[in-house]
Amino acid sequence: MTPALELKAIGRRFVQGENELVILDGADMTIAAGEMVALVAPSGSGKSTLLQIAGLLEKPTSGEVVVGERQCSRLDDKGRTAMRRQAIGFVYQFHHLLPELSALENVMIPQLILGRSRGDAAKRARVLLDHMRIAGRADHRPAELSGGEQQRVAIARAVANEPQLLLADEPTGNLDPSTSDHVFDSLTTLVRESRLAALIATHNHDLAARMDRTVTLADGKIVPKLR
Ligand SMILES: Nc1ncnc2c1ncn2[C@@H]1O[C@H](COP(=O)(O)OP(=O)(O)OP(=O)(O)O)[C@@H](O)[C@H]1O
Repeated sequence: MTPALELKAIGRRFVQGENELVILDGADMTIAAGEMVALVAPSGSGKSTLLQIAGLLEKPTSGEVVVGERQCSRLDDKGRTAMRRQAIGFVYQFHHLLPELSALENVMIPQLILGRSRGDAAKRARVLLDHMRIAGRADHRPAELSGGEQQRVAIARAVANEPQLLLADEPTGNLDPSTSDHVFDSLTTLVRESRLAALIATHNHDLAARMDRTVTLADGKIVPKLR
């Protein structure tokens, strides 16, 4: 079966004045379809950089990114954007929902961008909000929702276009422990039921333990982390 994501010898360097900062240095990883992988690594080790590269938001200095069957390294900006919209969902620590739209509309937006009809987009948005246990708040705007509810909507939005890969950077890092636990539970159930592959950066070892395996970053490389 084709992996959902392959990172091949990814390098990422930043030039700062006369110094070169090597953040990723030959990072390799394969995530199988339907597999959930936790990324647990110290602050500043390059987790966000890795997720940005895997999500085609940033280009590596060297190496290749393959999403599904698509070799993405040679895609131009238009091709990368199209690939991101179709195949990849993102969840960040902060929800980034559009404030003037309702929860339902926020989950509809990525689908409308891909050309789905309003009716179909609304139908799928309701199903996803129901999965995320927030169907009753569909008509509320983000400011009228709690932090946990906002993240539930953000997760529903991330999977609205049926991506094959979900990338999440501390998706519950901004929530209190109990809310984080519940939101993560819904996220995990949704990912499993959708047979989505996921790479989730977290500092929370309990949450990491619920995933299939954990990796970390050491000297710019991805290595397995024992639990
Ligand atoms: N555009 C950039 N220019 C220069 N340095 C950068 C840039 N982006 C990231 N870095 C540096 O790369 C390193 C890794 O950053 P990154 O945000 O990937 O770490 P992280 O593991 O996600 O950290 P945290 O857990 O604190 O979010 C840091 O030292 C950061 O300062």
